[in-house]
Amino acid sequence: MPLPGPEVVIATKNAGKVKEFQALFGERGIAVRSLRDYPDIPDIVEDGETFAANALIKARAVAKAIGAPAVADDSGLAVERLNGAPGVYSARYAGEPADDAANNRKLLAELGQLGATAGAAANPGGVKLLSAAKFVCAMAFVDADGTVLAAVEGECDGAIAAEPRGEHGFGYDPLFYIPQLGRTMAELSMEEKNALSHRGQALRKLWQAMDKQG
Ligand SMILES: O=P(O)(O)OP(=O)(O)OP(=O)(O)OC[C@H]1O[C@@H](n2cnc3c(O)ncnc32)[C@H](O)[C@@H]1O
Ligand SMILES: [Mg+2]
Repeated sequence: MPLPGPEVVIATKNAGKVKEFQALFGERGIAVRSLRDYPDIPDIVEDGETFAANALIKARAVAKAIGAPAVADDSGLAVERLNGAPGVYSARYAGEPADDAANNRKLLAELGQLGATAGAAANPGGVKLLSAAKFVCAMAFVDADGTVLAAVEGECDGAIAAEPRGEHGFGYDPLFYIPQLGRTMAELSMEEKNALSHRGQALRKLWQAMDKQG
């Protein structure tokens, strides 16, 4: 089966994801290209009902457009006290066009309405937490003809903090608190984030799947 690289194309426009993929694939000496290098590929409609379905939609659209294998990442935040929302709607939670700051404000507004905090007992740092939550990342690697070469999912458990902290990362990272570390995802270096994030987990599973298939 075609292993990715010396170069791999990731079906994403998200600059934060691209940086993380560059660091992760860089560990294997593989260079990363993204939709930012292919501005002529039209916007892809992510209308799947699951992260996995959307990852496949993006990977197949790009593989077809470039005539080569492609990897895609569909990810988001599932908040316990919001019954798993924003989930597959994470990017457009506060409407379109997608806006990280607006999404974070909406998340705090929705959770603020629920009042009481949860999970404080499991939080040695004493940070006010609003709900348990997890990041989910579905990743698909498809051949030029759309055949699925590997499809995996990674998760990262945490909680939603009442106030944003940290300048690193992107998206919901400033509100995603990791109790064991006493820091938000946005307070981690990229290396620290990749070591435990949903994306890092998914990519390591993808490599395992491909290494096994040889
Ligand atoms: O579809 P592409 O082009 O890959 O880029 P996107 O930003 O639209 O990505 P998704 O459709 O997968 O939507 C993911 C949403 O979840 C957020 N998200 C995903 N991974 C994240 C992470 O590691 N840290 C913080 N937020 C994340 C991200 O900010 C988006 O709002
Ligand atoms: Mg998207």
